[in-house]
Amino acid sequence: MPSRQQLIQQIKQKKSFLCVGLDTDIEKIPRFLLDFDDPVFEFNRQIINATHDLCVSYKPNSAFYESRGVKGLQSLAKTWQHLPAETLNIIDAKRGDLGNTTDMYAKAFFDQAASGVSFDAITLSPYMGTDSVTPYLKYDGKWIIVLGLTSNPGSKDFQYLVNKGGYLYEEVVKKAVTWAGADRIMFVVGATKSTEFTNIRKYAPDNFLLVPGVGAQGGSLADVCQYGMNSDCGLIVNASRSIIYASNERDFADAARAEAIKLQQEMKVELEKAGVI
Ligand SMILES: O=c1ccn([C@@H]2O[C@H](COP(=O)(O)O)[C@@H](O)[C@H]2O)c(=O)[nH]1
Repeated sequence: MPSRQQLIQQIKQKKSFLCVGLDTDIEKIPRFLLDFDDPVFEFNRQIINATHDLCVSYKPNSAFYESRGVKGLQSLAKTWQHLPAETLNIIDAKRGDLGNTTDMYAKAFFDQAASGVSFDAITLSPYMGTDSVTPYLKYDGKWIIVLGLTSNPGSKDFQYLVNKGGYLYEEVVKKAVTWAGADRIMFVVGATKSTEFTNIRKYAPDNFLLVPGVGAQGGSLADVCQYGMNSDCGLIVNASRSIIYASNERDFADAARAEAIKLQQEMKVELEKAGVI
């Protein structure tokens, strides 16, 4: 499980801050894979093999696995086993519940002896407050990634409510930085909200930001870097559909690699421009 320093080192070495999102939908993967015992795992295995030198992180979205019941959880466990040790392996579960329930979610995603998986980081919804988040920190070295400002249109419903002169999402970030240091806590900030990164950086200057929304959602990588990058990079940018579904044919893994290379090349330029490498 990479520490903050190891993550920064990996970014510099790979010249990349890409996270490949494993939002693997059995309805969307190439049909020939259906002949495999576990088509979803086989798809993920080939995607991981084709991209691991280009990215610093993988992010399976739990919904795509939970939705298939026991079979889906088996695919998730096999995928977890196949993930490289050096990458930051995030489970995008967006959990948030009170203390004793949270202990169970933490076991489900962090405790290999209990559940068969032990991801490095988990995404969390902060709206039930401190006791819904801090139990995950009992697991040494694991990261929590709190939803700060999300990429979807519905983020306007609550996250932009004005409270004490600031937006609610700002209050979330201000409070959440008191829960742990920048070596344990990150924030999700959508690429579609790039101009708000300046605000987020006021309260979380050193934290890594997990940024979904480039690719299929249309966010701009250049804008995210302009407003969100710090001297350590401080960004992990996720792309899911634009990479993993680049082709629906037998060449799907090569096509995914080609898309990942495009993003990695753009990232290299941004890292050089900011003096990170
Ligand atoms: O604000 C958010 C938080 C999470 N996501 C998740 O990221 C990926 C994005 O997938 P794309 O195919 O690259 O659009 C997906 O798992 C979302 O649930 C987000 O998009 N926005």
